[in-house]
Amino acid sequence: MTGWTPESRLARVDELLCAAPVLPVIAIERLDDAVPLARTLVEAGLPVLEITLRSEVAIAAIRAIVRDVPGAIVGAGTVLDAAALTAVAEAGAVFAIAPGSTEALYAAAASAPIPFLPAIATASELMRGLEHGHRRFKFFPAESSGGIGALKSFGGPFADVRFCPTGGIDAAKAPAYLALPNVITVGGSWMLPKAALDTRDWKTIGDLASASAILAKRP
Ligand SMILES: O=C[C@H](O)COP(=O)(O)O
Ligand SMILES: CC(=O)C(=O)O
Repeated sequence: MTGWTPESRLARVDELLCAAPVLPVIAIERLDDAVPLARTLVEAGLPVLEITLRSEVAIAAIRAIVRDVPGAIVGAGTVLDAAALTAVAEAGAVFAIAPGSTEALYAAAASAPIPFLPAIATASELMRGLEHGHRRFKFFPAESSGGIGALKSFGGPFADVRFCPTGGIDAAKAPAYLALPNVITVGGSWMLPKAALDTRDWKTIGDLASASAILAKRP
């Protein structure tokens, strides 16, 4: 599908992000890790994945997960420009996320085949997104941009906007975010410790992911 209306994009983003309370933000360094890592997260109850374009194998990793991991809802992160948006859609990602947004990305998103979730950190950035018809945003970097307090404040003037806060959140902090009425899901990498990734310790990652998957959206 191309040519999003604000309503059709909002409905699709909600459908994708509501599928799990936590969105793992993943940087894959070795292509061979992509499928077992994604399978571990999906089996642990975290089917919605953000594969960031932070390594040379990221696009190939998206392709491999889409092809080989049933049940994975594969999104792409660190989508910084229109070319990257096209590339991740062609690789099979079903949504795209950025750590911010630009006029060029908003223009590309209007006709992209997959929905785009821009990020904001301030009220002015949010208002620019609203002008482009967006009502769902990543809030990044969440903890260092005001965290829970900022999201509560955004809820006043921007009551119909919903967020995926990401950045500096961990298992201890996530429940307070998820308890906010304007939070759909929480993004983060806390279930992917570097030591476990380096040693392909899928058991540790699976246990951390399972603990994240049962965090309730509401208290
Ligand atoms: O850049 C964003 C991160 O990859 C996700 O945030 P985090 O690592 O602080 O959880
Ligand atoms: C952090 C983030 O949202 C990204 O890299 O896309």
